[in-house]
Amino acid sequence: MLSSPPSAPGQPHRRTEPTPYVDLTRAEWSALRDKTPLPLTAEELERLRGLGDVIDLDEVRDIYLPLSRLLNLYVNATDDLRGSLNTFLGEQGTQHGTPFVIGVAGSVAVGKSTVSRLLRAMLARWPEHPRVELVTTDGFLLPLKELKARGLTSRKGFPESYDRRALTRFVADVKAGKEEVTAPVYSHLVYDIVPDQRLTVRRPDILIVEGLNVLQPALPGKDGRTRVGLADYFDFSVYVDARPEDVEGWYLNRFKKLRQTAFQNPDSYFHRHTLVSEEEALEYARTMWHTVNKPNLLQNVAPTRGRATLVLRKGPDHKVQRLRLRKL
Ligand SMILES: Nc1ncnc2c1ncn2[C@@H]1O[C@H](COP(=O)(O)OP(=O)(O)OP(=O)(O)O)[C@@H](O)[C@H]1O
Ligand SMILES: CC(C)(CO)[C@@H](O)C(=O)NCCC(=O)O
Repeated sequence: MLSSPPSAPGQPHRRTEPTPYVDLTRAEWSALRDKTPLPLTAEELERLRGLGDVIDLDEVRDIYLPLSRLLNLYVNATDDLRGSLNTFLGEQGTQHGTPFVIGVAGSVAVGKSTVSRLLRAMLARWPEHPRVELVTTDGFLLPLKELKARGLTSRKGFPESYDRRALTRFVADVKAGKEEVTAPVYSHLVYDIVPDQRLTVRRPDILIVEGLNVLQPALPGKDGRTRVGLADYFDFSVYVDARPEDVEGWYLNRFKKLRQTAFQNPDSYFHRHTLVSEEEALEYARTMWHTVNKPNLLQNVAPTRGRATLVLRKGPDHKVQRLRLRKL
């Protein structure tokens, strides 16, 4: 279903009738970097590499540099619009702006965290918005104890495994312009919420909210009425897209790497996978992919792709091949 949507981004046969999107090939998009007034210096590229991610530097220049420019244009245009709104509202006008909120959605292991960390570093280079914060929806997963009590341990990442109300409230509070908003913290090491720890967001210029579920609509309330969802507070959203077969490969590769690094820690929830053969450990990871993460991708995550402002479609090597941007 993901490989051939009715009008996938940048399909070779361009449709003649108009669609609500602009489809661009990698080459068309990367040519836009010449219009980006803030090119990266060699030193900055080195610093981005220092984030610890295995990002190809051509990818940073060709894809993420134009993307940071596009987002910069959106932030500036939103500021202008806010000025007009304040003029319209007169004395009722808001004093200050609220953070510009960007949602980053996509499958487990598609590279959301990597894209988000990179965007955070690149957006912070623009003088208009140096303060960029990043929050993942992992912090809003229900604690393991609660997941167990609700019979949801093998539904981690599915919509019902999150405290969606708290997540929406968090984004609403940021968008309301509250001075200080806090979120719970999740630890991949212990595979659970860390008690008594909170992450604090203090009116950044930009907030990036990253998670599988950020574009999912809110569940109807008990009275059956539609409610406001967190995506209703986004100023821009990115869906990171790839073939499920490729994402499975990335998931397994990451598991292999983690087995040699983070899982070695005896406190790691997954430490037991370092005590068996690699093949046996990978068998477990394959089962997790096929019984949890892939069904979640197909049932809950992929259907939200059409709601994104921008779709980045990756090829098997993680390189973005096509892009689809919503028209205004
Ligand atoms: N641009 C890239 N180039 C090469 N490897 C990448 C790239 N982006 C991500 N990866 C690799 O793919 C794997 C998944 O990436 P990442 O952890 O960012 O995914 P995620 O979508 O945030 O996953 P999760 O939802 O499980 O947190 C990692 O092993 C990461 O190193
Ligand atoms: C925490 C989530 C849900 C999302 O990041 C994911 O990493 C996860 O734990 N999924 C559950 C199945 C698995 O361990 O892959």
